[in-house]
Amino acid sequence: MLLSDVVAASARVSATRSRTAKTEIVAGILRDAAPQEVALVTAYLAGVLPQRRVGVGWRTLGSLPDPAAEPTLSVGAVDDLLQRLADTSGSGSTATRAGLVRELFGAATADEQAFLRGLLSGELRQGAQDGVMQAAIAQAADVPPTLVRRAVMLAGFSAPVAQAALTGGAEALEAVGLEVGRPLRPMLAGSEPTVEEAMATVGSGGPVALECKLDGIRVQVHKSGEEIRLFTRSLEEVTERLPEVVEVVRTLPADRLVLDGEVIALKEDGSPHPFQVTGARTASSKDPAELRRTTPVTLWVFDVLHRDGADLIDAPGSQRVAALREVVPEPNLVPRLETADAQEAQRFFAEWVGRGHEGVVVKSLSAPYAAGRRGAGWVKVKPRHTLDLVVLAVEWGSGRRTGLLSNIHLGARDPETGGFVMLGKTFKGMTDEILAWQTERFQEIAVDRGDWVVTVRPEQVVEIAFDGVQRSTRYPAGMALRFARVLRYRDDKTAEEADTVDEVRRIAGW
Ligand SMILES: Nc1ncnc2c1ncn2[C@@H]1O[C@H](COP(=O)(O)OP(=O)(O)OP(=O)(O)O)[C@@H](O)[C@H]1O
Repeated sequence: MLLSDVVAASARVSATRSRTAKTEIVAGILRDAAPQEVALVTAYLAGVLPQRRVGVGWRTLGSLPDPAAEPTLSVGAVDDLLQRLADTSGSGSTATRAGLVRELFGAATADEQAFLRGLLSGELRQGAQDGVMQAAIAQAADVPPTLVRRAVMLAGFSAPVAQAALTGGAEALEAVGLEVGRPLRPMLAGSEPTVEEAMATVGSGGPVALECKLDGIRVQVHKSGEEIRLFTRSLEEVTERLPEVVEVVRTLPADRLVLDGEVIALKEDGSPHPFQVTGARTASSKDPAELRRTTPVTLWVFDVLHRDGADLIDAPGSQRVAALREVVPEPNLVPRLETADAQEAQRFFAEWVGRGHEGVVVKSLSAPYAAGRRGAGWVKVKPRHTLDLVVLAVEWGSGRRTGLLSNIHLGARDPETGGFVMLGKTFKGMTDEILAWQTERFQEIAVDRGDWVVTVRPEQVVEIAFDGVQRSTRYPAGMALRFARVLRYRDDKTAEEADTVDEVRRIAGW
């Protein structure tokens, strides 16, 4: 199959809003792909680079050779060139690598170049395609969608699942399970405004567990003998960036383990640093050894999914925690309280929030580990309101901020239209570093550069704290956020994962 077929299908998918039409387009191209091409085609359509990283940066992508007039590149040839780039990343000679980039991009048409650029920069990655992709795999292979979904959650990505479904059908999908060394989608938490409501949702009045909610980096730990690998919430491997975590895991008394937890940088008094400090450990390109010296992180584990041959994802929460206590020492366990007493639970919440943490996660004692799902098994409670919103536009600053993009327009997802509804603006909470970063970022995704307001593609997710919701005639949803301020930009979430207007209404209590 030619890359141009994939590029054309991708363009048709973007051009229609209908989910059914999108699904049919993707299913069609999956059926057309040869068996050995299915995984590649799926990955490219999902915007996922199978090699993860090939070490080609912005600078190279900004100065490409002239495009070819006719499409000739096959998906297999693209994969081969990307693999050679990945293999020479870091160690290969600059001339060899430049030659490979020329070979790939020189053989690509203008449309293919744009597509490949998106794939290499990670910009093509869209959670939106997740649901469509799963439906399309089910349709193309004529298997139940629930089987596809389960397999994707356990395999982490849709490409190997498409391959299994189209070549081995339902039987092959059923055989997909948790594999030590391969990340699965992490379980997500719902949210409630108070501990009492969270306890009712999770435990229907019976006992529940409360755990301290740490504002660090989600880390999935895989240990197989001497081999240890660490993955983030978006399944990116960060093993090399967190050597002190690897060392702790190495000492645990089990040969094969999959753990779920959080790493966080703590101050000398044991209270947490703000997220930015911990975040730098995985985001920064600085030397991990140097960062480890200046900003050491602590591993706090809250779940175990596999232990020495036994899969535990379907075991009830209380059983998983019992298994966890046998392998992870107390200092590396997330503080936890099991209770049915609302007052005791409230005290636990106040205690950990008082120590500077983000809140609590209320957890069911009986629920399984729902990979990739936001089940009723985990519900988070925070003392302040926060939302993950999408930046719709941004205004040029004035005064001290002249020349910088400053005031951002905030949108919540509208599940009914698939669009975004504006809820207000903010220029608060931005550090100089954030301002510099966003000035660059929003020019990259600009679609309309007015003199004052720059409209951007609705892609960048930002975590906003605010004091409440007020009625407003200025904004289309009839509501606006009070005292909105930026907590951080979130690159681990796509716009499809942003919070919805319904969530805002729920917080407002309307
Ligand atoms: N004890 C804990 N149990 C589960 N998750 C925890 C715990 N402590 C911290 N977390 C983190 O909290 C996250 C969920 O809360 P929050 O909504 O603030 O984060 P998010 O990434 O915005 O949301 P989500 O991951 O649920 O979409 C988890 O992904 C995990 O990284």
